[in-house]
Amino acid sequence: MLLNETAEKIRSMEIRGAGRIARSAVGALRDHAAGLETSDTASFLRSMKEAADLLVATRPTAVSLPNAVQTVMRSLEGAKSVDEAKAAIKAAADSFILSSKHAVEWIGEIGARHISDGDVILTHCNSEAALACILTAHREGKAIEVFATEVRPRNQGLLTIRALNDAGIQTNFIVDSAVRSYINDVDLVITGADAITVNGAVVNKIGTAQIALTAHEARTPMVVAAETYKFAPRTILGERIAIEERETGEVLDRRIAAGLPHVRVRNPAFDVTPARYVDLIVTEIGAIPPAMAYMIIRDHLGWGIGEFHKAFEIDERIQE
Ligand SMILES: O=C(COP(=O)(O)O)[C@H](O)[C@H](O)COP(=O)(O)O
Repeated sequence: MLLNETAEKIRSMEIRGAGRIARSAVGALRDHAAGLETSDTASFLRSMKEAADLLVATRPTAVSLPNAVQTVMRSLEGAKSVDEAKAAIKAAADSFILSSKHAVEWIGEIGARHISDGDVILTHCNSEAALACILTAHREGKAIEVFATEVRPRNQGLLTIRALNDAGIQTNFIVDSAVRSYINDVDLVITGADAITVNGAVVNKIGTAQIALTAHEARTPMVVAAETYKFAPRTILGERIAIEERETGEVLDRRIAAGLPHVRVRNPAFDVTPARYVDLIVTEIGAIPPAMAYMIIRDHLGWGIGEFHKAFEIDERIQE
């Protein structure tokens, strides 16, 4: 898909969900690289850097986006010609997309082991990773029932209940504010994540933190299903995850809002659930406690402070 088209689709949420955003972005980078007609390495790198920046700027919260883009851009290190660089980008993008899909499958397998026959599960938003756990448990023959929230204001819950319905899973569709009314009927909460910080806090769709708190009070386990590329390396350096504030018209019709001059509509798209309310994070390399987030970033992603120096090196080559 074309670069600008992909960027617009991510911005407008036609492409949404942290995993899908990441895969679409690297696909767009790969296609952009293939279509560049220059034979000058510096101008190729410049154009790739601009493309990467454009994609990363589309949505600020899902760390899967910069992580995926950076994985692919790292493949440019050492490329001596445009042809070499194009081949490297293609290989890195294809490999990222494939491993991202495999990661969701693995998470499904591992997550399903935490679901018992007869369980009632609550999920929020529309997460491929969380759904993979639920759908895998169902495929394994476990009788499960799901509570799925509506997810104001963009109603991602509709996507979730369609997927659950298509699989033949008994599902209860509830408004976001009904979670506490049903939490005692729920055995397990499973959500996805847009970002996980070094201290194990989980950033996910607005409302997740309230659900986690409710689950904690009810002693209902809160499980987060997330690929390792949702962990945020820069939080090691103290960088905070930006919480996207989307346009207020998503919450209240602009004409109504215009007649309410003393009312300020707020529309944060994500919130932060502290690690102490998360029982387990199911990743493709295993289920871990949130306290292990630092190890995932350091040992598995292998991204530390050196990564930022590498990014500078690319900048320097562009300026040559
Ligand atoms: O919060 C959302 C989507 O928000 P939005 O709809 O605003 O993009 C999802 O729970 C995570 O992105 C994880 O999804 P996945 O597991 O599919 O990566």
